[in-house]
Amino acid sequence: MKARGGGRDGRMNVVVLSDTHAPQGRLRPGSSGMVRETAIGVGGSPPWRAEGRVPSVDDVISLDRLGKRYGDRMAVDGLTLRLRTGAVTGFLGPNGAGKSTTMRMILGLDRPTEGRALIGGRPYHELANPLRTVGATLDARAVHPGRSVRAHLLALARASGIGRARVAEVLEMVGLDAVAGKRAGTLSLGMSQRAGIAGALLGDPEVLMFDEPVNGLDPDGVRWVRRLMRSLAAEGRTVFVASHLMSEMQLTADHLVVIGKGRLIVDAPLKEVLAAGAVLVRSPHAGDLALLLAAEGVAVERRAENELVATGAPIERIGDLAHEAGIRLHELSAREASLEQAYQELTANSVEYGSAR
Ligand SMILES: Nc1ncnc2c1ncn2[C@@H]1O[C@H](COP(=O)(O)OP(=O)(O)OP(=O)(O)O)[C@@H](O)[C@H]1O
Repeated sequence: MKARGGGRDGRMNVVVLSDTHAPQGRLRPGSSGMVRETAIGVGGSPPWRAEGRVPSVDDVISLDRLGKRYGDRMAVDGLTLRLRTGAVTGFLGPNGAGKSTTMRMILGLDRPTEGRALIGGRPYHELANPLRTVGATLDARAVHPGRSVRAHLLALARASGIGRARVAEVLEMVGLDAVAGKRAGTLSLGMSQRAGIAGALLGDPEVLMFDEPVNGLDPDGVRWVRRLMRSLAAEGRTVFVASHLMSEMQLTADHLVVIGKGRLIVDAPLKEVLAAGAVLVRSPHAGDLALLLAAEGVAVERRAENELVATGAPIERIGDLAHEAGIRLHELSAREASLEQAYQELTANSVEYGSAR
């Protein structure tokens, strides 16, 4: 996704106030030789934990018929959903689906033309202390190229009343302490990603939003981000991640929100999305069953004399249809689709900028 414009000072990082947490990471060499990598954890618990509050739906992001019109086109169209605490929610959709626009509206960087996006029950600009609530990185290259990462983080921290010690902590957490004095413009894309993540973690927020966070990272970095997201969610935080990398999302997300042409396509647990795949059926009367299923509108692929794969109907319905027709089954089993396959099916009608087939 592309981030357009910027927040205050043109920066895209939205950070939180807190300098009370010590890092828990262990340093170990990064593959680049310049980047040191830490173990997971942002080193603390979310503010509502410290305050003894029980997390409720009000602590998370909720979208209520959210819409954004550009000219005669709806970039985001009637999105209604809630993001869960203690979970990584993957945000998927083809190019131009409206993911960036949605994230920008949540962060108060774009104004909705319809509906609303709430954090903790309020729009971003009405939060008593917005910087204590959400940390986000929408653009890996948001740091001014002539500024060092440390200077950038110190400026963010100062503006938010965060102590210098916390800057050192987050630099260590993301493995950038060795290069923190270098000008941001000289850093690789992967290092810039880490710098963005450091900014997002700076204030120890309960809500984290990342846009393509593994873009440009090497395999070690990708694994590190995956573990970071999982551990942030395990601490009870709300993690919202937009990505085009299906294999990565399959490993990282608990829940998926898929949009296409600005509209909600799926808001469901990852497991459910994967299970909505194909059903394998073995039967001595596979031919009869194939005809029956096809007549019922179920897509059928004959794999062998006694074997077929059905898609487009729940496993229970296939079993019931076979039973009603008196067709003996030797196997009826759900075949988990890969997220890549499931995603392609879900978004088949929503791809606007696909290549010619
Ligand atoms: N400032 C703007 N002015 C006009 N149109 C815009 C503006 N910002 C976004 N759009 C349009 O809104 C639609 C949604 O764009 P958006 O960047 O939110 O999609 P996306 O899902 O993030 O896409 P990608 O995955 O390619 O980054 C696109 O058609 C885009 O061209």
